[in-house]
Amino acid sequence: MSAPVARLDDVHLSFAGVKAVNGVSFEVNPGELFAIIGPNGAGKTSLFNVLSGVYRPQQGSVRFLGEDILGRRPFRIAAMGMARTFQNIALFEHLTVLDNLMLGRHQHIGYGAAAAFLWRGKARNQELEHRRFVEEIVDFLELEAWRSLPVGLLPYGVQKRVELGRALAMEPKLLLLDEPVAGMNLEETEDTARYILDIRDELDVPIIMVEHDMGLVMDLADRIMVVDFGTPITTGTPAEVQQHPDVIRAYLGEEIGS
Ligand SMILES: Nc1ncnc2c1ncn2[C@@H]1O[C@H](COP(=O)(O)OP(=O)(O)OP(=O)(O)O)[C@@H](O)[C@H]1O
Repeated sequence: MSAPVARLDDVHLSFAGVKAVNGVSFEVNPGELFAIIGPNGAGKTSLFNVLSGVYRPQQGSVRFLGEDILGRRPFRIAAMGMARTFQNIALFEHLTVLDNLMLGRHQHIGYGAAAAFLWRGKARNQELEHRRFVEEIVDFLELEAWRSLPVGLLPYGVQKRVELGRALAMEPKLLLLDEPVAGMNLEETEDTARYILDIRDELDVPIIMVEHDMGLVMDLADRIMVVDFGTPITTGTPAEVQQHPDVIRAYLGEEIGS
């Protein structure tokens, strides 16, 4: 089997006595859609922050693409190819869809300010190439109708799609999705589910997804890790996880797999 894309080993992270992450280990394999679920405050977002370099755990190891990334700055990890979407939309509202997507390309832009100003040679060719790439994302996420509109004017579900597009514009080698369907209606949720599967299957980008929508997680994920109070309860396929007695206990009252 090929090497994991990302791997956490025995990671511990505390905030002034609160154990946000308590001995978490998992790996994400090429082509895999790995989900992390757990009640509010279970430590899911903290795990994303550990992976992307925002938080430095007190103990444990974090590897991405075979490299030890513990202590590496978030922008360096992003430049290695780890892209992320957030629970709350983080876009430039006054810029158009295309311009927001172009911003996702910035770390692939290899020309200096002077060349860009003079609009010559390398700068011009690269700019055209980036525009072509962004147009492919517009097609892929079916954003044509909105491409030239300021993002702030768009419906919520479309804004979330633009955020997904901006992450894809980075040509990620791993995509972290933090509650990708939070606040969406049924139709938007179904559309997003389709895009997520297409990202895994057509673009071949491995994904780690934190999500509260249990039906979506059970439908989409290849494997799921369940955490509670920072501690991993179990990791397995949706079928395995749903039958785990501790998971049923932790989710008592919620319909797993509904
Ligand atoms: N920067 C911080 N300072 C102090 N405590 C924090 C910080 N970030 C997270 N925590 C605490 O760590 C624990 C885990 O929080 P985290 O946000 O990771 O959970 P979560 O599973 O993502 O929750 P939710 O589902 O509500 O988003 C919580 O008790 C939280 O209060």
